[in-house]
Amino acid sequence: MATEAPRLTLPSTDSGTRTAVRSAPEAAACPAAGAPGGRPGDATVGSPLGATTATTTTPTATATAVLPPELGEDRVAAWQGSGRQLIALLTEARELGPVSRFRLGGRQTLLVTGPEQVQHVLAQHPDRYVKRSHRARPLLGDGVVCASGQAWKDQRRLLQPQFTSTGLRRHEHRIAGAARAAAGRWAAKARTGEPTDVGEDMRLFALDAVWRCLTGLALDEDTRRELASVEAVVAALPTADAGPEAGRAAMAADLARIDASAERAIATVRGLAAGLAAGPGEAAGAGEPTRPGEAAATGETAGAEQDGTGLLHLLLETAKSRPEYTDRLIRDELVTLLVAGHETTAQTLAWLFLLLDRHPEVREWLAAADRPDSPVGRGEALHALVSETLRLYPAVWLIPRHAPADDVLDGYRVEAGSDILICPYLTHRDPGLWPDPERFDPTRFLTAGRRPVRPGAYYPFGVGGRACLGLRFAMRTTAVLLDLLLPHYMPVFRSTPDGAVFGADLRPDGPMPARIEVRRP
Ligand code: HEM
Repeated sequence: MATEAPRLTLPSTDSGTRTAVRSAPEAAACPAAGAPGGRPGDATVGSPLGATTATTTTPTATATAVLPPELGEDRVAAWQGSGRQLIALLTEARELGPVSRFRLGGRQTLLVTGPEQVQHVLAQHPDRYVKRSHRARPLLGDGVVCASGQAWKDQRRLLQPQFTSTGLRRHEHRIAGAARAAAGRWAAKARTGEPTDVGEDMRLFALDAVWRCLTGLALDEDTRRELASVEAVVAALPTADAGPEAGRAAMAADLARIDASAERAIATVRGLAAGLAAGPGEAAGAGEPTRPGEAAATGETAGAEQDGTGLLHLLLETAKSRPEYTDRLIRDELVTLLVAGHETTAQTLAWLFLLLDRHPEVREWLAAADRPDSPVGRGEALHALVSETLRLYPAVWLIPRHAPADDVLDGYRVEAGSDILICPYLTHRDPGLWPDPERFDPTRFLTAGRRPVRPGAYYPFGVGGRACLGLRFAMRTTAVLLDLLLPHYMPVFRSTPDGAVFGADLRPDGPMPARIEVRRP
């Protein structure tokens, strides 16, 4: 049953001013230039200056460059009248080439899908293509996703070490704990035959995993209920400004619930830290707000994991020497990581189970990876499975930027004030980059020789300095969960959603009711 998605509206304020274009000789070092795997003539599709992927922007170049091919206003009006989702318009614009343009809400909007052009915008010239005031700011505040300039650099520098392979080792037991809890819930449902919703199950797992790592606390039932509001807020954000009064009030109430959870976690971790500092004997009293021993929302006993030494602890320690880390910024950072981390991971897992349901041959291929004589190990197979799911269904399907000044992109003029939409969903399904792109085939990602090597052809986690901070975390949590679930259980769906909602993220457009079946070897 297809539901009409909230249309992703574009930002409405324009902070851009027309300024002289700076020279950027460093662009000549474009890593995409001469990259293997390029299709002949690809970079020249519709490009007036030929393969100008490594652009050195000079005032002359800007003056002589022409605007990208335009999707006519009649096509945009036809789309607006049709009630179809934004992806329908973008798919039409993509036909014009790797860079195209159209006017939306009176604004010049460029769609960028070509690999070299994506690199140009996201990796090579983040100074020319900036994040504009973020739609999600009411939810995320000044957290690292919305921050800019020096504040962003400082915030990212503080968090980065937590998300490296080494940093993640500190959280491995928490990820494993969340995965065990999820497997336990499926084991119980397989035993009793109780129906479940796979989308909801994946959301609970992803939330639990990220909450444990961020706070060092188990996810209690109150927190789980309050954080369910995140989904409502994320869904409401794209249309929040234009929506009715009642919608805005509901969103304010949801935001208050999320704040309550964050504030409680901050108080708890602070209390635990004070208790720990005072000595192990006093720690239990300081942990009072965590309600030690209370059954967690995940069906486990909470006590064992209530040490409060997650990432939030680091933020609170940092606040002692850096006054900019106020309780508000700590709340923003916590909620930012929670939101950025859990819906994306949950949607990826939901798509993965839908794809497995539709592709028995892939299920067989996965099972074969467990045999001793298999040339592919289970770990490698799972990695390929997740990678291919993210190719077809990148949870962040649209990456917006804004050009405050003129630029030249692939020989085309980018006018100051333009909005830029970068669409991994369309790049990932470009037949020039991906043979038989609509086919679900995890083996594409198996061997180095067959892996897409062309930079900018595959970017479910973004590219450049603002690429996903949680890439390793996401890949690790999904791998740990799938490693526990797939050999033993498989959901048998009662019905599956037909389509996708291209909203603030990319999700199946309906519930995913199923019963859990135990797999026989
Ligand atoms: C499958 C799961 C995920 C996907 C597909 C995904 C995708 C992305 C993408 C495409 C971006 C770049 C957006 C842009 O350039 O504007 C991004 C940024 C970000 N992601 Fe993820 N993400 C995932 C999981 C996570 C997790 C688990 C976390 C943290 C726990 C996380 C934290 C962040 C943060 C903080 C940023 C902003 C980085 C910055 O601006 O410096 N993400 N993500």
